[in-house]
Parts: sequence; C-alpha cells; structure tokens
Amino acid sequence: MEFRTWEPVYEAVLDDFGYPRDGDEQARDQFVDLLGDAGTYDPDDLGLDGATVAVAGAGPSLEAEANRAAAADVVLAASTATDRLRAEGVAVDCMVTDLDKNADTGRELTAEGTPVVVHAHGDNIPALEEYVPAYDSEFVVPTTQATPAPPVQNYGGFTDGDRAAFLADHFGATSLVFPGWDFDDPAVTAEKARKLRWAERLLFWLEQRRGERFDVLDGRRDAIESVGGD
Ligand SMILES: Nc1ncnc2c1ncn2[C@@H]1O[C@H](COP(=O)(O)OP(=O)(O)OP(=O)(O)O)[C@@H](O)[C@H]1O
Ligand SMILES: Nc1nc2c(c(=O)[nH]1)N=C(CO)CN2
Repeated sequence: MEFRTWEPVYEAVLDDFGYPRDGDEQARDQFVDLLGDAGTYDPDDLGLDGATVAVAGAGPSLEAEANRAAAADVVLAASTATDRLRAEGVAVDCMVTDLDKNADTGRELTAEGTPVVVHAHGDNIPALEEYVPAYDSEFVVPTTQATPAPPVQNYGGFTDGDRAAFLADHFGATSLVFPGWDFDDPAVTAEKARKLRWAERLLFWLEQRRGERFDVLDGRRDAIESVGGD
C-alpha cells in the first residue's frame, strides 16, 4: 500500500473519530526518536511472499477456529489473539499491536525472537515511551497510520487486525484467512464496535484491490460502505 493511496481513507478515519492528524505525527516522530539508530525487523523475513496467511482477530470465535490458524503457512495475530492462540497450542509468527492491552506479551515475544509490529498513534504515546525501550528492537516492526518516517513505516490499515491483513498483502501473501473475527460481537464497547465497522470496510477495500474474496465478509458485502478507490 502506497501512502498516497492510503491517505484519503486515513483522512476519512480521522474525520469519523475526530483524531487530530498531528497527534499521529507526534507519535510517529516520538517512535523514530525512541528507536534512534537501533536496528528493526525486516518484514520480508516473515515469509509472507506466496504464503497462505492467517490473520487472527480477538473475537469470541477464536478458540473454536484456532485450527484454521494452525493450518496456515504464517500466523499473524492481532493483540490479545496472540495469547489466546498460544494457549490453544498454536504458534504465532508475528503479533500486531498498538500496545493497548497485552504489551508485556510483545516484550516477551521480542525477547524470544518473535517479531512484533508496534503501531504508533496519537493516543498511545505514553505506551510507546514505556514499552519501546523494553522491547528488543531487532524484532520490532515500527508502524504509523500517518506519513511514514523511516524506520517507521505505513503498510495501511487501522485496527490491529486489519493492519495485519494489509501487512500480509504488502509482503506478497497469496491468500488470507481470518479466524477469530466477529464483526457483530455484542460484548464490545460502542467505540470498539465503530472500530470494527472500519476494520470491515478496510478488509472489503483490501479484498477488492487483491481480487480475492475474504470468507469473513461472506453475507456482509451488500451492507458495507465502500472506502478508497482502487
Ligand atoms: N469481536 C472482536 N472483538 C475484538 N477484536 C476483534 C473482534 N473481531 C475482530 N477483531 C480484531 O482483533 C483485533 C484485536 O483486538 P483486541 O481487542 O485484542 O485489541 P485492541 O488493542 O483493543 O485492538 P484495537 O486497538 O485495534 O482496537 C482488533 O483490532 C480487530 O481487528
Ligand atoms: N489516534 C488514534 N489512532 C488509532 C486508535 C486510537 O485510539 N487513536 N486506535 C486504533 C486501534 O484501536 C488505531 N489507531
């Protein structure tokens, strides 16, 4: 995903949630400063090119669908889906997080040599300041939703789960499967439900760009608002 393609969709997300763009830019710049000259992880080494990739979400269906993750070539797990898959005995190849809920898991993973995609945004600067120094940067993939500033990159996407899907796409995945995704989960807060609506729109956009049909959107497409161009 090129930033110029992502930018109009990003602006629509900012408008909808009322997030100021300069907050995301400050977070990105702080992330650059926190990393300094330290080396970071090259996502090319995840083996996504040509792979069937499971993008695990943290919905209530995850445990029942853990076998779909286990069957994939590469497993990307969003936030708390990481701990839950590991508890089911499914190895996670990479965690994608904004350090919101289980940042200690991310620290343990980088210490073990498992990469973690860490996202900077305007509402997680204190978490970046606390956890980035504690992570082994060699296993950190730093991301932003604003204009990239190397080594902080933007592969597209908004929530942890859809960002994992955009990462898989960017690095050449052949097909994507989505265990643990429950868009109509009644247990989530109103804000989370709005974020899930965006995740759904973004996955719909991504599948159209890829010429693929994600099983997780079956039966839902007619009701999804289109975003982005091609
Ligand atoms: N029913 C669901 N509840 C929560 N997450 C879901 C659900 N279905 C899919 N997901 C995906 O799983 C991801 C991880 O969710 P989790 O609640 O562990 O973390 P989070 O830090 O709150 O996520 P985010 O910050 O992206 O909202 C979400 O970002 C979303 O992309
Ligand atoms: N500024 C801002 N950006 C985000 C936020 C958020 O709360 N604030 N949450 C996200 C996923 O939960 C992704 N991006």
